[in-house]
Amino acid sequence: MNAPAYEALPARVVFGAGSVARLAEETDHAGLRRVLVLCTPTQRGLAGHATAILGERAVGVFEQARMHVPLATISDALVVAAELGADGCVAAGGGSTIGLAKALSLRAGLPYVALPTTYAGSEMTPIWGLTEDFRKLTGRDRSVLPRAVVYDPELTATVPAATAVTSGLNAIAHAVEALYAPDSSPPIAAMAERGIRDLVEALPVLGTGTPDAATRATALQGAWLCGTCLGATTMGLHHKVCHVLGGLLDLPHAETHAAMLPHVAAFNLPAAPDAAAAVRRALNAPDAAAALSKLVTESGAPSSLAELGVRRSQLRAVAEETLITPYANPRPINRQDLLHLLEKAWSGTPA
Ligand SMILES: NC(=O)C1=CN([C@@H]2O[C@H](COP(=O)(O)OP(=O)(O)OC[C@H]3O[C@@H](n4cnc5c(N)ncnc54)[C@H](O)[C@@H]3O)[C@@H](O)[C@H]2O)C=CC1
Ligand SMILES: O=C(O)/C=C\C(=O)CC(=O)O
Repeated sequence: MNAPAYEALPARVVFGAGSVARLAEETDHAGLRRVLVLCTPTQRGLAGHATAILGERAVGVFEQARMHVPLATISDALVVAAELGADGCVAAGGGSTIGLAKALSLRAGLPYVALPTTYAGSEMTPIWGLTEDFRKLTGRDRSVLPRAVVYDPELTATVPAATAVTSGLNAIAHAVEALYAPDSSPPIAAMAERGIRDLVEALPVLGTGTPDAATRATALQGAWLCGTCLGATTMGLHHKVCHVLGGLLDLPHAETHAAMLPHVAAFNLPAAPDAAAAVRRALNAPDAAAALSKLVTESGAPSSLAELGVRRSQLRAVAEETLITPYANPRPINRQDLLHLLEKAWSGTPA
């Protein structure tokens, strides 16, 4: 028997409205004395808020986090961290900012506390990613897990509706792939189903752009659960294709997940009946892939690769790159099937 082991990952999580006030306590608990606050250029306001809470613990702000964590950004941040003598970071933002914190942790051993502001779920995973020469490199290392995660639904009140929705769909994709991963397990299946249900419930309200506090808390709980599922399992075809599209064509990450998910689900779920049943239950629908298609369209997320600027002529290169180092998948896929799947995702044909 070759059953995979389930290994729970260490996580310290503070969850609740107003919990950003705990930030200084959490950095102290993590043993950090000189903290560099990381953010994107659009989240300077939040970085300022975090700096005020941290007081003299904050030694500076690096506000150049960007999607797919380019190598150049990591190098710039490392220089700033060294100049300021930082002994750790606070990642104040979505998956891009948390991704930068992970890279600094990996490269320079800088621990960090995460203050997530989207629903992407990266803070719960030991997965790091960076881009170099149009290739997205990913890996797993427990050292990139945050020392603490502070989930404050008040911080997600300002997320643009499109980012809220697509990051939530990104999280749903984590759970869908965790359900059919070779190392899935009963606790992961339970968390995945619940995480999908939470996000499916929240998504239509997030799409309005003015979600209430209860909906934001439900979505953040879903992100926590779905991120935990991704962190504990092996990624499959869906994540692989999205990483290739992100690296090769510099596509926006969460939007790419939104456009691809129904199509990969339609291909994979027939080969994974237990996973399919869990997704159907979570969506309360008889056809999981069709329900995911409807969810993407109705929540206003991009539903085709063409909409994201991909040219049809680029699909072959995407397929080739995907097949070079494939991720584990419940259903084997050959070049022809993959091109067919990509064609459907490109045109946005309902799954
Ligand atoms: N390693 C992992 O386990 C995972 C990594 N990721 C990575 O995360 C990245 C995508 O992260 P996302 O969270 O989808 O988007 P993001 O972090 O790129 O944010 C998108 C935009 O929204 C802004 N924003 C975020 N939260 C905001 C808020 N509360 N108020 C106002 N503006 C806000 C950001 O500043 C940014 O301009 C990708 O690079 C992806 O690779 C995503 C999921 C899992
Ligand atoms: O595709 C995802 O959502 C999961 C993992 C990554 O994005 C890897 C990364 O951090 O770049």
